[in-house]
Amino acid sequence: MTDETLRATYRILDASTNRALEGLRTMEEWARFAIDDPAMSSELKSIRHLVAGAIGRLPRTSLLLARDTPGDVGTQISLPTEMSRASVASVVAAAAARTAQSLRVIEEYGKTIDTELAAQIEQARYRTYTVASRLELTLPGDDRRRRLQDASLYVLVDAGRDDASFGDAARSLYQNGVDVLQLRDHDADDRTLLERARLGSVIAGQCGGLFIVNDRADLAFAAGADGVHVGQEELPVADARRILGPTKLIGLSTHSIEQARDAVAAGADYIGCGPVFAGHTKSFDHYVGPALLEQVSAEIALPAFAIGGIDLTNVDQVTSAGIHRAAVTGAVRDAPDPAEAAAELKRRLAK
Ligand SMILES: Cc1ncc(COP(=O)(O)OP(=O)(O)O)c(N)n1
Ligand SMILES: Cc1ncsc1CCOP(=O)(O)O
Ligand SMILES: [Mg+2]
Repeated sequence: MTDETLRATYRILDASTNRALEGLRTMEEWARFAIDDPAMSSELKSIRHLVAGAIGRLPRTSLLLARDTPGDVGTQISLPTEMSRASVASVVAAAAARTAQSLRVIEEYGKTIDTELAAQIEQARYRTYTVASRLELTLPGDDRRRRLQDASLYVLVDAGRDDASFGDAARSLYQNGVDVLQLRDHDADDRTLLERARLGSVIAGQCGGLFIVNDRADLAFAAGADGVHVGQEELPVADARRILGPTKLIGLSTHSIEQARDAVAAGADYIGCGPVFAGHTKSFDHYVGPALLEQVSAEIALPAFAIGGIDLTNVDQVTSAGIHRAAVTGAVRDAPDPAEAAAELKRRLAK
């Protein structure tokens, strides 16, 4: 290795170590001061010491001499997502991701200098994965996000005739395996939407389901719903978040892999992905088919609900594409027995 390459390697190791230690410290503060969890605080502290000890195997002067913060071209580059955090959950999640990435960088470059250092950092990385996932489950808003993570069947319903029929239908759907209900009705007036959204939110709470309002963050907020679903031309995710706060769910419709990537960067909690097939509820010029679902399942970590014309005749194409979540209207609404159709869809999504 030339002197120049060695210096560059030390520079990378120095910068990545600082990043990893900062990330670990950010997680540790949550464990220590917010949730008073001695086990997680001490595990994070112990990982910090492991990382510091591993990097201490290298000559400190070489690391310090390689450091050149004013000359670092990367200090000028920051993404909009780095400059604001929607919630404490995203602070901790970002710290966890930054730590794991930095540890991986140290491990890879470290292998060219000291294999024992690389082995110790690998241990630190695995331990970080474990403690970070436990920590994330303690974050505010995560109860909803956990339920969303477990959700597979999402049904869109209209406001119905009256509160009684809406309430009965909602209860029956939750009891038959529907995880998420969305109130979507372009014809109902605001007072009716608010009334149904309030009722749906109460029933969701009783049944352990989630209740989302289509398009209208204001109504979702007023009704105490679990969140809002917005489309590409509607309220941006950041603005919906301003109305709803950090713990509510924001879903975004996506029609391409680029939009799905943008949804992640925008801080959406889940995406609708479609229209996959032609259905009876809404018509389109273009259908994304299972091909987009395959791309999304391979690349996007957010919960993704396939939508558009999905029913019992084609749901297997959705699961074959690697997506086990679907949002439907007609397949349940127009079925002779909506509850039975929901239960069967739920079974098929699990396969
Ligand atoms: C889960 C889910 N996915 C997609 C949509 C469609 O939203 P949008 O594109 O904004 O169209 P409208 O529903 O507002 O007509 C959705 N509602 N839910
Ligand atoms: C709202 C919406 N957005 C994309 S497809 C669709 C309609 C879903 O209804 P169906 O399941 O009946 O096709
Ligand atoms: Mg919309």
